[in-house]
Amino acid sequence: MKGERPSSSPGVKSLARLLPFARPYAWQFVGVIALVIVFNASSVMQPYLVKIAIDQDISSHHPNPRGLLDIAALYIGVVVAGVAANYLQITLLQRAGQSVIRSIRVGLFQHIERQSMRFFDRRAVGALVANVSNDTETVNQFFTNFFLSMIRDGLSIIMILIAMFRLDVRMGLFSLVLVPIIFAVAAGFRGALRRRYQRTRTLLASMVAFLAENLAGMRITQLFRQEARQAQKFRDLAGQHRDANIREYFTSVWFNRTFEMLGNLSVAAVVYIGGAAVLGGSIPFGTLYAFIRYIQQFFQPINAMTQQWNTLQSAMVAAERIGQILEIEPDVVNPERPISLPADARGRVEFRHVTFGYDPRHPVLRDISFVAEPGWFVGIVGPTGAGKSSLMSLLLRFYDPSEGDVLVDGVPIPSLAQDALHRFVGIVQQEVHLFTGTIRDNIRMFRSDISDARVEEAALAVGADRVIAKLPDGYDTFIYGRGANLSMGERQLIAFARIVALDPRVLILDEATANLDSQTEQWVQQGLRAASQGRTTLVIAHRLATIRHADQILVLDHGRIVERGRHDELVRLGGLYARLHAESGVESRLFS
Ligand SMILES: Nc1ncnc2c1ncn2[C@@H]1O[C@H](COP(=O)(O)OP(=O)(O)OP(=O)(O)O)[C@@H](O)[C@H]1O
Repeated sequence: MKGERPSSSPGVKSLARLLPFARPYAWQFVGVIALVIVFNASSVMQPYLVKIAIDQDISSHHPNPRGLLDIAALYIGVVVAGVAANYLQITLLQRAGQSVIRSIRVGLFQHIERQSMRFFDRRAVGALVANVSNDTETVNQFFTNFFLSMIRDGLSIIMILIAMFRLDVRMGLFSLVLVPIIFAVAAGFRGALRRRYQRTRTLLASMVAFLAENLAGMRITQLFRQEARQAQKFRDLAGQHRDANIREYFTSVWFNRTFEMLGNLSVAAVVYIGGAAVLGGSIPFGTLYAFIRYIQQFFQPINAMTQQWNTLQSAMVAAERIGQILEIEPDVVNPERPISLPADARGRVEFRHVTFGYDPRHPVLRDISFVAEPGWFVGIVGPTGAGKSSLMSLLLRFYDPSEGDVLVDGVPIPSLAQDALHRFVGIVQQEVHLFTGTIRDNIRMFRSDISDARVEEAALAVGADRVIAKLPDGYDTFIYGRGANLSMGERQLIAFARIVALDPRVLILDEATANLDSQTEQWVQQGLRAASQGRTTLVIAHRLATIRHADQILVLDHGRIVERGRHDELVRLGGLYARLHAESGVESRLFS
């Protein structure tokens, strides 16, 4: 993975920054630690109990069948306690880990929701989806696997060592020497395994990419008779993947066998050293038995801990990516003390000497000034790239201009709370976005304060009821995949109904450029007129018919308003509008 560097502090810092998300679950993590201690104690006690049985009760000098029974009962109790503690610990940790991840996901999503449009301009949606879904999952591994391993396996090693030292210091020292050796072997193999694994994954990804490209382009391959060449390339890739897979497999076999062998060698050493001690009478036989079990128990936690190295690395990279997003403050922020619009605000829109550029060094709007009086229907036209959509984005405050002011009813829009602004200024875009849910949900935009009756009134007003009536479940028809089951014109009508139900004073309309059949076109035009009734409407028009009767038409070119007036005035003026009007013919598209 790119940029993986576990020792670098940014990764550690990023993980630390996510800790507050875990704070509410701190007690659950404490509970996990307590349960881990019980579980580990159970594992450490088991060999010890057998040692007692061997040395005290089975010993030929004073056999004690009653004592054996007690030990057996205690042994069962210890095992059951261990299993119970383990079960509870897993459940609790999974709950805590998943809750942390949910908090991070929700926090991240809300943070992304607060961002202004500039943020989305710079990022691919796919990357953000990966951040919210996969990166959080990887961080979860840190809160569950890594955390658990450090506590459980770390404690396990310490407890086993303590038990050994208590039994016999010399044998304890011998085991202590083993720890770094086992660690070094495990870590070395883990590193090699990880490299091999990554290589296999990369080659698999290349193979899948090659397949996807070639299957999609099979017609071209066949037309140009490239089958043999492509097959040879695929054979090479598949061969590399095979080799990498075999190497990965062998490394893992080597690792497991080496580890096993190391374990058995240690047992042999304990048998040799301890056996001599038993013969010499310095330790009882039960102690030797316990040592052999402890040595065997020793390897598993060390192996598990080295495995966590990879988890930590991936988690740090993921946390860094999440952190980078959480660090970004939105460009457009809510005012600290927002001004409320008067209750009788009527929807006057004013741009005063507005200049704006996505990159401030390259303005796409220059010195824009105009007024739309309440209830006006204003047409905005201009060649593609003239800045029409940008102008509307400023009115919605998706961006702030670098110079000048945008005002509604005399109030500069940065002084308004964003939600107040968006209740006041609504938009219907070319590309209508419908959410998963029913038609009714989509019209009321999931707002419970909009009644069913209002939803239906709104649909009726814009003529969407005709379309909805034809759908299988009417208003309760479910919308799939952003409205794939509806035509473009139908989606436009739903969007008009949505805006009428929302009832903003100012309406921005980006007229759809798509070709609609003449019947639907007529419905959409009627819907548009109905939606604009009684509110100030600014429409980015692509058809002349739409703005013929506009109160004002603004003609934009290269980010400036080059002409303004009513249709007849502009035609008389004989400028850009008149020229394009003459060229385009009355019913055809305007400029774009
Ligand atoms: N998100 C963005 N980031 C950077 N530049 C942008 C962005 N959106 C638009 N632009 C640029 O700003 C300029 C104006 O674009 P805008 O979309 O406002 O024009 P338009 O008149 O609405 O065009 P169209 O009729 O094609 O929709 C163009 O040069 C465009 O490339």
